[in-house]
Amino acid sequence: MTEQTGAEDAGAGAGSESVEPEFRAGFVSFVGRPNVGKSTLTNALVGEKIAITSPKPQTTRRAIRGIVHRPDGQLIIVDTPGIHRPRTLLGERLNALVEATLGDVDVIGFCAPANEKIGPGDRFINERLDDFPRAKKIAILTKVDEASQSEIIEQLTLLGALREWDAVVPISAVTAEQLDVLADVLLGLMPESPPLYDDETTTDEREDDRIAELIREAALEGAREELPHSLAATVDDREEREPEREGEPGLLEIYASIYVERDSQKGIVIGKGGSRLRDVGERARREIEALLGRRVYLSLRVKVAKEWQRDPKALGRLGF
Ligand SMILES: Nc1nc2c(ncn2[C@@H]2O[C@H](COP(=O)(O)OP(=O)(O)OP(=O)(O)O)[C@@H](O)[C@H]2O)c(=O)[nH]1
Repeated sequence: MTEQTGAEDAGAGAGSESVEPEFRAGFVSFVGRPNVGKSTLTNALVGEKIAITSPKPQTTRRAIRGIVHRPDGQLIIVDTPGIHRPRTLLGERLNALVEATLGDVDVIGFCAPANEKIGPGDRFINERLDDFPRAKKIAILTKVDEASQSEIIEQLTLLGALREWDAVVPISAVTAEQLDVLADVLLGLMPESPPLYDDETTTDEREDDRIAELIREAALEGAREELPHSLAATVDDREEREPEREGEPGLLEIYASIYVERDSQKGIVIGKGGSRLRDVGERARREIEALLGRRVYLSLRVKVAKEWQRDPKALGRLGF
């Protein structure tokens, strides 16, 4: 808690001229194999649900920014889809997105879980980090709540041997263990800079994109293995309904589409007699209402966009 004095000075405003609190701000991106906890970590640091999390790998597709505001600085988190070997046009675009993002950040946080052995996948990603010499690099051992003390120590040693990190930090996003330490370390590595965003902003992603992600997340829940890569969602239209009573906000109608690649997948998403789609709509609506802080009517349609992952036009339409 060495930053305490700086924090108080910043809070006090234009008091003393001699002690200029140094404010730091910059961009950080978490990389690592699918499912190592990058999105959960982003959410835990920002304290608001902005990146979608799912037990299925490779569900993060957009560079989403979450912003951590502190009296002594700002951490802008750029959530990337993760580095992997491309198999489709979507894969290639995602990799291009990762490269563009990582070429631009101040710090890269390489995440590896405490409860799984460091393997070829981790080493592949670690080696790719050489391509981004501008960024400082730290190693983050995630999910320490899932490992014993001796496992954690062993993993920290293995992680430490991968390269000369600027720091190595063990954390748990679920129990919040060491998250404050991680934020301190990250901020310490950021350049001195005035705030880059105003206090209220926690993400600059367009609201419709966030809504579409919540719908995709709801549709992914309980979906079979084949589905995650084939699902996309868009918000097509919004309408304000007239309030029922004077002075109350009316319902917000949101019209959205879920895209799948094949007719057979359409049936899976809709379910028997529409039962699954109703559940998906119900879950998504609750999340959207929490995000917007108002009541929402959500209309979902399932559409087939054949092979959209390989079709440049379809990718463009779906925002990739
Ligand atoms: N026990 C435990 N589980 C965690 C922790 N962090 C994440 N998880 C779980 O690990 C799974 C994957 O987490 P995500 O945050 O979606 O992982 P990711 O690295 O963003 O995954 P991709 O989007 O596929 O790249 C989810 O089921 C999380 O609940 C943690 O600190 N402790």
